Amino acid sequence: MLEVRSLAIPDVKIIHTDRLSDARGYFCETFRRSAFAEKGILHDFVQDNQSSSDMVGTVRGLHFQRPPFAQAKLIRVLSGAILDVVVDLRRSSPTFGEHIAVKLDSEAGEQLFVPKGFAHGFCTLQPRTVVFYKVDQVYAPSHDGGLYWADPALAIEWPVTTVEAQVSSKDRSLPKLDQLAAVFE
Ligand SMILES: Cc1cn([C@H]2C[C@H](O)[C@@H](COP(=O)(O)OP(=O)(O)O[C@H]3O[C@@H](C)C(=O)[C@@H](O)[C@H]3O)O2)c(=O)[nH]c1=O
Repeated sequence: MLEVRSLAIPDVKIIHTDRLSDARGYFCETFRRSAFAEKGILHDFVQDNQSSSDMVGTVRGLHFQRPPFAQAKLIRVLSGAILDVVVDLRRSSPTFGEHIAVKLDSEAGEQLFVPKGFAHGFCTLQPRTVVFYKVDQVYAPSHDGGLYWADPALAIEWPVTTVEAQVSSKDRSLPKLDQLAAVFE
């Protein structure tokens, strides 16, 4: 059974897929195109990504790709836990600049669906956290974009401070929301 629940920004969805348990453990269909399509998530996922972060408090993000290489993402945690964060960057959206923060972990196995038009990032809550996500457009470094994760204007309650966080040098120098030219309509 596939359960899809809209979050406070309704185009962002949490997905629960049943686990079939037996003496060995469990089996779970994490993605079946037709079942997702029946629930309104019809995307041609063309690339799978996986990252592993060694330390608690590793922040990756907030990232997006510019059109025409914008990506919808289907995210889940294979090991460990994250606070996953998405920021609405659609200029015509009533929730432009607002965000959703949701905990994802390998125990619950829930997935987050993020449509095009959002910046995405996460902070690891456990060591050696492995995140897996499907995207519906290939990586296009020329269209890479980002937003500074700790921009106070975003009012995201991260579990780490800017001093504690493990962040790439690229992510440390991303623009704040008010410095970002319009990306999505
Ligand atoms: C995203 C990506 C990176 N790379 C390369 C570029 C670089 O050498 C290395 C690490 O890239 P990054 O530092 O951008 O990795 P990372 O910071 O993990 O980037 C990811 O962050 C999360 C939050 C997302 O939502 C993703 O879309 C992606 O932007 O991997 C690819 O080859 N393909 C890809 O699809």
